Amino acid sequence: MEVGFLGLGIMGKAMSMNLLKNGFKVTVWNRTLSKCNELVEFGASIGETPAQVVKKCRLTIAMLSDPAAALSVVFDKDGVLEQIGSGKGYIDMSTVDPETSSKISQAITSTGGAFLEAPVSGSKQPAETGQLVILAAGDKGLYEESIPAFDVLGKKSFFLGQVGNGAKMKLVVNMIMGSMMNAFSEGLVLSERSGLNPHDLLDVLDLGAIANPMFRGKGPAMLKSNHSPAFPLKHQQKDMRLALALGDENAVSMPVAAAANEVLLSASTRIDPMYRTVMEISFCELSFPSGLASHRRMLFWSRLTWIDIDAHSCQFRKANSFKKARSMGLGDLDFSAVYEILKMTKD
Ligand SMILES: NC(=O)C1=CN([C@@H]2O[C@H](COP(=O)(O)OP(=O)(O)OC[C@H]3O[C@@H](n4cnc5c(N)ncnc54)[C@H](OP(=O)(O)O)[C@@H]3O)[C@@H](O)[C@H]2O)C=CC1
Ligand SMILES: O=CC(=O)O
Repeated sequence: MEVGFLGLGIMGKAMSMNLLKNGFKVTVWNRTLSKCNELVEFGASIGETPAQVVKKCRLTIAMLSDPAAALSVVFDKDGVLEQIGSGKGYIDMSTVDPETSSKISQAITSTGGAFLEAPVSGSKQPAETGQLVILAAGDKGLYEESIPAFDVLGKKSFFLGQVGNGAKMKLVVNMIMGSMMNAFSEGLVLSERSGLNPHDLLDVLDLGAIANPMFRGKGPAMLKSNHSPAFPLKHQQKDMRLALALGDENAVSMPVAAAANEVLLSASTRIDPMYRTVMEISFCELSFPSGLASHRRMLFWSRLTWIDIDAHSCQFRKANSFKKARSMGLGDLDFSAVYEILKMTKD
C-alpha cells in the first residue's frame, strides 16, 4: 500500500518510520525538506511539495503542528488541494479544532476527494511502538480503507462519526491531561519543599487509585530535571486553548483547565524569549563579561540547533540534531548558565 506522509516532526517521523518498517511504501514531505533524508535511508521517497505527494499517492496522511499549519498545507500554493480529487483520500492526524477540520473537510470533499480527521492520543514513544489511540471521524469508507495503516500506527482505532468529533474527543482528552500534569507538577514541588522525598511520592501515587502511565513515565524524568520534549509545551498549551474555546462554545465553565492554561502560557512565554536571546548572542561576535568564565560552556537547544559556547575561547559550535550534538561530544542542557547570560546581557 502506498501512503503519503506530510509533516515529520516528533510524531510524524516516528509514524512514517513505522509504516515503512511494516512494509508500506511511503512518500514523505516536510516543510524543512532536509528532515526527509533520514526516512529515505529507510526506503521512503520524497515529494517536493504536498501537491506532489498527493498526486503520487491514493492516501495521504498529515501530522502537523497546529491549525495554521494544517490549513496552510492544504490551501496554500503547491498544497494538497491542487491534486486531491475523486479516488484519493486525505487523513489529517494533527490535533486541531473542529472548525479547522471542517474547513479542510469541506474543501477536500468539494473536489470529490475523501476526508478523515484522525488525531491521536499517545506521545513519542507510543508513536514509535505503534501504540497510539486513533480518534477518527469523517468518511467511513476512507476509515475502513485506512485500517491496515491504523493497525500499524495504533493499538486501537475509534470511528466517532461526523467530522469534528475526532477533534473534540482529542481536545477533551488533552484538556484533562494538561490539568493533570499541572496538579502533578505542583504535587512534586510541594512534596519536596515540605520536606518529603518526591521519589516516595511517586511510589505512593503509583500504588493508589490515581496511578497512571503518564505519572509513572514522566515522574522519574522530572525529578532528574530531564525535560527533553516528547510532547512540546507549545502543543499542550495550544490544545488547552482550543479546548477552552470548545468549552466557551458549549457554555461549559472549566476553571481548572483555565488555570492550567495560564501556567502553560506563562511557561512558554518564559522560555521563548530566553531561547531567542541566546540565539542572538550566539550569532553575533561573542565577547563575554569576565564573570562568565565560571560557566565554561553552555549548551542549549533552539529550533533544532544545539549550540555549545565555550566562554574561555569565546567560540561556539553548532549541531543540527541531538544525535549530532552527542556525537560531537556536547553535553547536557545547562539552564543556569543561560540565565546567567541573560542577566549579564540585561545589565
Ligand atoms: N508530540 C506528541 O506527543 C503528540 C503530538 N500530537 C499532535 O501532533 C501534531 C504534531 O506534533 P509533533 O510531531 O509533536 O510536533 P512537532 O513540533 O515536532 O512537528 C510539527 C510539524 O509540523 C510542521 N509545521 C509546522 N508549521 C508548519 C507550516 N506552517 N507549514 C507546514 N508544516 C508546518 C513542522 O515542520 P518543520 O519541521 O519544517 O518545522 C513539523 O513537521 C500536533 O498537532 C500535536 O499537538 C498528538 C499526540 C502526541
Ligand atoms: O497529545 C499528546 C498526547 O500525549 O496524547
